[in-house]
Amino acid sequence: MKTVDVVDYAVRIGRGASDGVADLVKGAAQVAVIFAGPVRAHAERVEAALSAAGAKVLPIEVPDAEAGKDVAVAARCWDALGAAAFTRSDAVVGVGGGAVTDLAGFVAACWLRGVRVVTVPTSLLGMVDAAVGGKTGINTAAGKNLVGAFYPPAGVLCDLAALDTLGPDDLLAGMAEIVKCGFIADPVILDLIEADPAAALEPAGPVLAELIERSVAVKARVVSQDLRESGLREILNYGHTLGHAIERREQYRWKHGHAISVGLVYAAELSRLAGRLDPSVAARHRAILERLGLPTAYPASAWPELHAAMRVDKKARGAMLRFVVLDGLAEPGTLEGPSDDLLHAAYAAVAK
Ligand SMILES: NC(=O)c1ccc[n+]([C@@H]2O[C@H](COP(=O)([O-])OP(=O)(O)OC[C@H]3O[C@@H](n4cnc5c(N)ncnc54)[C@H](O)[C@@H]3O)[C@@H](O)[C@H]2O)c1
Ligand SMILES: O=C(O)C(=O)C[C@@H](O)[C@H](O)[C@H](O)COP(=O)(O)O
Ligand SMILES: [Zn+2]
Repeated sequence: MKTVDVVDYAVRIGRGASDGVADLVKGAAQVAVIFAGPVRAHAERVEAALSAAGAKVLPIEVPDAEAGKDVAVAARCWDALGAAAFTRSDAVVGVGGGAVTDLAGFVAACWLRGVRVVTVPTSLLGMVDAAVGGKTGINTAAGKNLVGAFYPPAGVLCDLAALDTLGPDDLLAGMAEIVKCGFIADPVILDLIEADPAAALEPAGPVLAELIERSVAVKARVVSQDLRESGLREILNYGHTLGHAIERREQYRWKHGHAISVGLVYAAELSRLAGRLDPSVAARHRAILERLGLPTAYPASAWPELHAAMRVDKKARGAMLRFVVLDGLAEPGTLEGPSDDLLHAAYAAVAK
């Protein structure tokens, strides 16, 4: 079992990590377990560990994937906590992909203005990104993650055994955030994937385990210094300005990681056209994502809609769009107020 520390909580990574859940909710008489249908078996394993430790378990099943990141679903969770007379000594555990852990964190952040939450990510993306770092939230009609709270978990349990049941498309989605970590902070990640993409995608293999540990370490380093995204944390948003716009245009039917894959190619091209990034590093983005089998293109005709959707990005300041760009490998920076012409020109790199 590996442990990565994030300020005052730990991310435990290894097969069987979720069996340690009871230690993280000590003192809670009741524990709500928020999960979605496809991970019922994983949630039941967590529930069994909690029951064995003497906690009363309140299972709350929510709609799967992005359908769960909805204010009506959050309200149903709060009603369930209310009906169970949940107090400040009780705790919430989110078991599932990033959508469920984002929702569970938000529910916990708001109930009684904050009760303990433990995240048990079961998707690759959840392990390397969503469940770590304390960004919680839901979507609204205007866009992705527009309502939420910075609310760190009491602990994160990345049980690598969960990856055995994850579908190949969701494995790939998680790989997009791993590639992001490679470009912004840890190029060894890129070397490992390029050396053997198939090994990187082997759910129980040693390469994926190392990629997970490295990506969690990147995220931990960043959020430990800047939980509330007053500066440094923005680098974790590399590829997300266009990526979130694609998700919204697709009405959240595209996987987050797939949209981010296109967004990474776009952000790299923007960096290159702004004269900030060497063309070979920009080209490396498309090459590695395509070797993994991730999408790198999107319809040319979508540009006006995507351009408009990017205006609600949280990094924007007034009318000025701001992008995370690269000045080199592991050298992230920001690009403030690029012209519409530059933004459109960069889109040519992904337009099909
Ligand atoms: N809070 C953050 O910092 C942060 C970071 C990155 C992404 N996110 C958010 O995370 C979400 C994406 O997360 P995701 O890629 O995990 O998608 P997801 O939560 O939609 O999960 C994808 C699918 O995989 C299923 N699944 C999860 N684990 C499984 C397992 N072990 N076996 C079988 N099926 C399993 C889910 O039920 C779902 O159907 C997005 O909403 C994104 O905005 C948040
Ligand atoms: O943790 C962060 O900070 C990130 O930006 C990580 C992203 O991968 C993640 O998708 C996050 O939810 C996006 O945040 P948002 O603030 O742009 O909604
Ligand atoms: Zn993301």
